[in-house]
Amino acid sequence: MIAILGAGKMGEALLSGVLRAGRRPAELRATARREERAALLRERYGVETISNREAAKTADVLVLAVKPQDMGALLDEIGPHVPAGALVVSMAAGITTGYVEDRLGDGVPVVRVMSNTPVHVDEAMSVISPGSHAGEEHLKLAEELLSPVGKVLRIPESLQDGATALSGSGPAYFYYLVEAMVDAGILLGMPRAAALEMVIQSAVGAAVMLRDSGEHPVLLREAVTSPGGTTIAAIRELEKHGVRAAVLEAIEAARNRGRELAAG
Ligand SMILES: NC(=O)C1=CN([C@@H]2O[C@H](COP(=O)(O)OP(=O)(O)OC[C@H]3O[C@@H](n4cnc5c(N)ncnc54)[C@H](OP(=O)(O)O)[C@@H]3O)[C@@H](O)[C@H]2O)C=CC1
Ligand SMILES: O=C(O)[C@@H]1CCC=N1
Repeated sequence: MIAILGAGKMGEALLSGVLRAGRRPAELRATARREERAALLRERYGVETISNREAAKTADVLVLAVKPQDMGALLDEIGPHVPAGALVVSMAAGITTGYVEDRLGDGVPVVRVMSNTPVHVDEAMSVISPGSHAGEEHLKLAEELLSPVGKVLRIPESLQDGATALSGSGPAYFYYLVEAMVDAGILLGMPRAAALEMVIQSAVGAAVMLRDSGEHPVLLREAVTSPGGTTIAAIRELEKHGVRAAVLEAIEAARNRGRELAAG
């Protein structure tokens, strides 16, 4: 049985993805801090909601999906009850496997995951790293759980904060760019709905080409950039305003914030 502890945005998205992938509601449990939230999960997904302690005692896989700031309290609550045979999967930014292991009994396997919100459409990027008691079988279990909702990549834990900054937060950067481009459309006199449609379809088209063409992004961009044309006029402005450097610094700042979350 799989229990999702703290089924908020990410936990609920994973719960619904796992159900879409064919698991039965009876194979799943969810926990929530508020009864109103628990009732919504029961009604929406037909899953039983239980206490954290009961989940800790009975689940084969415990998915911890609370905010990093709530992880200490959750682990204090469940720590004494998780058997060594269960697998603990932590989805929180910044929280190390060592932090989780220190609050559980000896030998409990922990896998750290950083996923992202496209879990909702089975297009997530999930990166996983084993803790010190997790072996191949535990990584495989985590992959089985996450692969129905997108891609899964194994990385060393030392890169997890970087992955959080790159792919965990990644969708937000694309949405931000879309917002800015729609504003540009408004500046040029487009109706907002038309601007939004143009930008979203350009983003979808570009994303599918990036994924399916096998071409490097530089070549794809060069193919759009005609000599003496319009695109290069825009690229000159982006370079002049240091957009590439801003992206590097932004993602480094996100990585550093992840490290701060780990420190508590
Ligand atoms: N949002 C994102 O894009 C991503 C988030 N993450 C990570 O996923 C985790 C969850 O984030 P997100 O889903 O956005 O956050 P949410 O706040 O939406 O979800 C967390 C849920 O946990 C509940 N909760 C807190 N403490 C407890 C407890 N002790 N027992 C039961 N339930 C509890 C909260 O209850 P209440 O509703 O009362 O607050 C909330 O519903 C975070 O650690 C984050 O770092 C990872 C990748 C992407
Ligand atoms: O902003 C955050 O902290 C979380 C982690 C990755 C995406 N959202």
